[in-house]
This record gives sequence, C-alpha cells and structure tokens, in this order.
Amino acid sequence: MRKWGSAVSSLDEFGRIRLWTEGRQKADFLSRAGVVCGIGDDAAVVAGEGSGSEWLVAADAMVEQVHFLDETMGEADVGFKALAANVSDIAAMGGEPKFALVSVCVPPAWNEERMRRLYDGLYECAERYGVAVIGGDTTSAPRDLVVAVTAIGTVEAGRAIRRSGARSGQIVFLTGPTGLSAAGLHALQRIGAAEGAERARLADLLPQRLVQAHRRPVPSVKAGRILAQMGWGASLNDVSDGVASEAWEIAEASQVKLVLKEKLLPLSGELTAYAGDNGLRAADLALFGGEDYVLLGTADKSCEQEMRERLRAEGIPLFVIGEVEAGQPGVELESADTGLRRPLAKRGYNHFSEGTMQT
Ligand SMILES: Nc1ncnc2c1ncn2[C@@H]1O[C@H](COP(=O)(O)OP(=O)(O)OP(=O)(O)O)[C@@H](O)[C@H]1O
Ligand SMILES: Cc1ncc(C[n+]2csc(CCOP(=O)(O)O)c2C)c(N)n1
Ligand SMILES: [Mg+2]
Ligand SMILES: [Mg+2]
Ligand SMILES: [Mg+2]
Repeated sequence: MRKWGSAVSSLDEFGRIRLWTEGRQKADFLSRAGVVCGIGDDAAVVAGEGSGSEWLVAADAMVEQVHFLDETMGEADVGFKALAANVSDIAAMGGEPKFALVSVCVPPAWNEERMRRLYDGLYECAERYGVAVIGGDTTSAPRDLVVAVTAIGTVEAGRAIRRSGARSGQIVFLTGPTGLSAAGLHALQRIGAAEGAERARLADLLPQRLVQAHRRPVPSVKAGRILAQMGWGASLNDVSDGVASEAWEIAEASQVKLVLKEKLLPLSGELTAYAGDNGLRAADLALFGGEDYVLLGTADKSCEQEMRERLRAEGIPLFVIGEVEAGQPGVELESADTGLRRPLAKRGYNHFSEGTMQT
C-alpha cells in the first residue's frame, strides 16, 4: 500500500519532529512564556492566569488516503473522529476538553453537502464531550481532504499526567481493549478491494462492532479525569499508533523498561473471532493496530484496587497488562506460549516508516 520512500532522509515521524524542533527555543524562554510541558507529550501544558488550573493544547490532523478512504469512513465519521482524536489527547493528560479550532482544506470532490455531513459528525462529537467549537480556517485543496483540529482543555494545576512518570515497580494498565479499530479497518478495506457478488457478501458479513470502533472511537475522558484528580496515573498515553508504540514512548520518556504479558492483553471476542476467520493474529492487531483511543499508563501497585473500583463505578474496565522495571529503556513482551521475554518491536503506525502495520 502507501509508502513514503525518501532518498534524502531515513528519519521516521518522531525523528523528523525532533530534527525540526529540538533545541530551537531555550528552556528558560519557554518557562518564562508559561510553558509547563512543551513538545513531546500528548498535549502541551501551559500556565493558567493565576487560577488553580492549567491549559492543555493539542493538534492532530486527518488526511484523506492516509486516515480514511471513501470505503472506510462516511463523511460524518470523518468529522466525528477528527475531533475525537484531539479530545483523546486532552484525555491522555487527564484533562477536561473545552474548546476546538477546526481547519479544513477542501478539494472539489467534497461538495457543500458532503462537508455539511462532516460537520454534523464533528458537532455530534463536540456535543458529546462538551467542546465549544470556537474557530478554524477554510482553504481549497487540489485533491485530498484535510481536517486539522486544535483542542484546548484544562487540568488542575500540577496534575497533568505525562509520559515521563513511569517508575520501576509500577503496573502497566489499559482502560479498554485494543485492536478492534484495526480489525474494522481490515474488514472495510477488504470490501473496498472486492467486486460484484463478493463485495455484497463481505458487506453482509461486516463485523459491525469492529467497524464502529474504527469509525466512531470513544476518547477516554472520564478515565483520564479520574486518574488525574485522584493522582493515580503516574504516566499516561492514548493509544493512537498502537500499544507497542505508545509503550515505547512511555519507556523512553521515563527511562524505564515496560514488560507486557501477552496473555494479559484484553482481546475482545469479536476481535479474536475476526482474526481467526481471516488468518490474522489478534495479539498483533491489539499491539500494533492503533486508533483505539483507550489509555495506556502506569500506576503504583498500591493504587490498583481503588483505581479498579472507582473506574468500574463509571463502567470503565482496568486491565493490568504488565509491569515497569528498571533497566535499559524499552519494551519487552512475555510470550503467552513460551513464557519467554522478547524485546517488543517499536512497531505501530508511524507516518514515514516502513514498520507501519499495513492491514
Ligand atoms: N510539526 C510539528 N511541530 C512541532 N511539534 C510537533 C509537530 N508534530 C508533532 N509535534 C509534537 O510532537 C509530539 C508528539 O506528537 P504525536 O503526534 O506523536 O503525539 P500524539 O498526537 O499524542 O499522537 P498521534 O498523532 O498518533 O495521535 C507532540 O507533543 C506534538 O505536539
Ligand atoms: C485508509 C486507512 N489506512 C490506514 C489507516 C490506519 N492509520 C492511519 S493513521 C493511524 C494512526 C493514527 O493517526 P495519527 O498518528 O496521525 O494521529 C492509523 C492506525 C487508516 N485509518 N485508514
Ligand atoms: Mg496522543
Ligand atoms: Mg499527533
Ligand atoms: Mg501518530
């Protein structure tokens, strides 16, 4: 499928961001400007004006062909998911989403009616998470649609949960199952590639729960708020690029080793059934698929019971999937079959990388 070969640079997405930004602005300038946490987390944390809260600011774009195709997402789904992905980055800091700016670059194929449907989905998401849409920008585009959202939220001062807080001895947890979105995408792309009667047959068999997970992800705002307000979350990330990739980000930011246990991965019945029927490994989809928007984090073992009960009271599961150890920063996976530990590939969705999972 899509590949971004380049003779000039072999840097992946994260290498490029570092190359473009690292060392450009001095720490004391940023700190005087009120930047509590800048580039490198799900959202920036910026000082509030003397109140007990801080601002959270995050930006994520969705691009036709890269994030969606006609056959994978309806117009309203694109609008909903563009905002949901941003709300999720606010949730990943433990914050409350408040405002959004929405920029669209619109190609000729996206006529007034299609764009109106996109905004129906976007406002549906805004309503659901209490986000006020306060501006944006509109341009024409030559071919593919781009929706770029900036989300603004708040969090109690000093309570934002960063990627860098993981410590040896902590548990690694997920607030929901993963891999469903990638399986839904797989099913939708198979239909897109089929023709005639086969297409109709696949459409009839469409795994609706998996498709829904792909088209209408649920950002984990409530879970993030509980973890921040109670001070339980030591480190936190939302799962956009896949569990393995997010775990690596926490490990590197915290300078620790995360050991994940394959047999503890929450694999839903729908996922294992779909994977089994289609020659896929459910654990691979769960580890490398992405676009799940549940939270992956670490917390002190002593919090586990209380955390579990408090989350359960809100209908949110807590899956402990491993633990944090001291040592060379990285991620290891303990095999369900052999019990042996192996380094877990830093694989997942990476713009500009060959390692990206192609479903
Ligand atoms: N072009 C850029 N210029 C400056 N900072 C950037 C740029 N692209 C990304 N960043 C910053 O780099 C960090 C990592 O971005 P990344 O997009 O991986 O995080 P994320 O939004 O949580 O993940 P995802 O996009 O997969 O949902 C964030 O702090 C982000 O604001
Ligand atoms: C047509 C099509 N092909 C592939 C994918 C998979 N995909 C695209 S971006 C991404 C990570 C999250 O995005 P970002 O990191 O930009 O926030 C993933 C898993 C898709 N959704 N649609
Ligand atoms: Mg994120
Ligand atoms: Mg991003
Ligand atoms: Mg990403």
